[in-house]
Amino acid sequence: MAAENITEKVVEKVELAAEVGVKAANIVANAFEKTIADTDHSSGAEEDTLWNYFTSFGIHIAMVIIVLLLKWQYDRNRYRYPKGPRDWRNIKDAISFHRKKRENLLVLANDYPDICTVMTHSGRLVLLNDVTLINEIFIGRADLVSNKVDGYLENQLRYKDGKHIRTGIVFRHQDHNSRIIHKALVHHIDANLVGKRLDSAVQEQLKNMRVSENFDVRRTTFYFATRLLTSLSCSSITVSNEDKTFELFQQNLYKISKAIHADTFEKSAKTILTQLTGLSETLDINENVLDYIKTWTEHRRGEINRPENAGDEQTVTSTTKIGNDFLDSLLAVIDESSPRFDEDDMAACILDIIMHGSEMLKGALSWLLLYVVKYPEEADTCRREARDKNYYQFNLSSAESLTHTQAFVKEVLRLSPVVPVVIHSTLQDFKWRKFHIQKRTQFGANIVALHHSAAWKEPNTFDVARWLGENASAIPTNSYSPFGFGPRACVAEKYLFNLLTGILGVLLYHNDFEKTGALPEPTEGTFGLANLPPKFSLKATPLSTRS
Ligand code: HEM
Repeated sequence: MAAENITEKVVEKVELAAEVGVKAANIVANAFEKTIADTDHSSGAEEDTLWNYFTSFGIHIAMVIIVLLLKWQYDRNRYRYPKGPRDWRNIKDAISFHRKKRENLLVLANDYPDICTVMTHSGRLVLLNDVTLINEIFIGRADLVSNKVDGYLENQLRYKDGKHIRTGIVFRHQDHNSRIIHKALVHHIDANLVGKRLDSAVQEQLKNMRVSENFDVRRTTFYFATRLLTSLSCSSITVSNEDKTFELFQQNLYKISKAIHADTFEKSAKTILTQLTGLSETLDINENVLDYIKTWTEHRRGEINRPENAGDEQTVTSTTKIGNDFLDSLLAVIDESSPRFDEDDMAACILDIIMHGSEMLKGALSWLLLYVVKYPEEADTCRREARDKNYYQFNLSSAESLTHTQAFVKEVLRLSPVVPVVIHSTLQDFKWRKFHIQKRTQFGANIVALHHSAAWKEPNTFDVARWLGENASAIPTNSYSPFGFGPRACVAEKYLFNLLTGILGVLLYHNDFEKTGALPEPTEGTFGLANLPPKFSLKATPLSTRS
């Protein structure tokens, strides 16, 4: 505490000195200007004038340099970040951080068990490796550190301030609207989906899932998820490949999805090019997709305003329930929103839900199927469980009874979390512990490190049994967080284990999965925004309905 006070005082003094310096520089510069201006040119020789001119010029330059130096010193002393491999001695580590992220996240947690600062391609990142610090920031200071990072798809270039124009993952958070959207979605899932529409919606899309002789796992699971999320977002949409517009929509989403996860120099170069030119193929696709979603909102407004629904005179009300879907839940909070949601916001939020939900389900299901073929005995135990419990179709609440399958899911998400680092950025300058952090600094919760920390027994071993029976009491629950933290955690968080368990249970009940070629290792794959296995294919052989 004392040290913190001293640091604060030093920083204040330096700030003061810098301010005084700037003022002094201005006064001196003005004085010189005045002196030179006061010189009587008519009375002096010509060389004097030239001399005066150069002196004045030199003094101005010197003043500018002094001011710049003072400003540099001022900024340097103003903010204080945790130590880390960010200076020139560690330049190699800093450069390789992004490209070798999986490895680096573990190394950094080892070298800096609590906290460190790294320079990444997207700016300065304060990496939290310790669960207490993660909670302090992501829960205790969530009011100041909750702005989602949005530099992934070059799309911040086309944001409207305070609005939600973006693709891929979750809303911007600096405004009141994000909070009301979050609440509305959680409420909708609790009140209208769970125990109601959700089971049939998931089951219908499981029936449509095209697992076959040789299927691309990432593509198939992504298409399953987009159909599911679209049907939950706007129930009046024809979610079928017979519908050409929907098919194109899905294909466009897949293109965006691939672009989000590309983690190559080519992608970095493209991002820079977009910043310079404003041109981007992905952004154009994004706009197409948003235009399509806007037609849903228009259609819904039409439905609401049809004569039989014209109980009151307004165009969109806070209470109207037509589709009982995510779209409705967002329309219902329009009146609370500030700034008021417009068509663009609405479309962007819906796209966020569909893209994020699909990406995450694709990631989780791809990892699950990869571990199924890598650990066939474990998978057989899960399959037997599904068959014994007659779990032939999806049901969220009874997925709870598939204890082994649920343990399998939890262990896969421990070793291969789909979100490896949850990153938020600061909304304003703020002081925390002995640090003074600048606005728009990124804070990352190192999930990979938590999931591999010494709190776990043999953290690198795939061990489903650790979640079962008496072993479960030794689980360090604090060191496990596949769905985020605090007020900005996943809106579907409460139900995701059961959702994934149920989906895996049904898939295993009906199919035997085998590899068709070499399989990737869990340590491979993209590790950018999300952690996904590399492209791989599997063979699914349908099993008879009764064992
Ligand atoms: C296995 C599947 C999923 C995983 C691993 C996952 C993970 C996460 C994580 C880690 C966050 C927090 C991100 C952050 O703080 O930066 C998040 C937020 C969110 N998730 Fe998910 N998610 C999954 C599925 C879903 C689904 C199916 C939905 C569909 C409704 C969904 C909707 C959301 C929304 C709307 C947010 C933003 C909440 C907010 O920022 O207020 N997620 N998710």
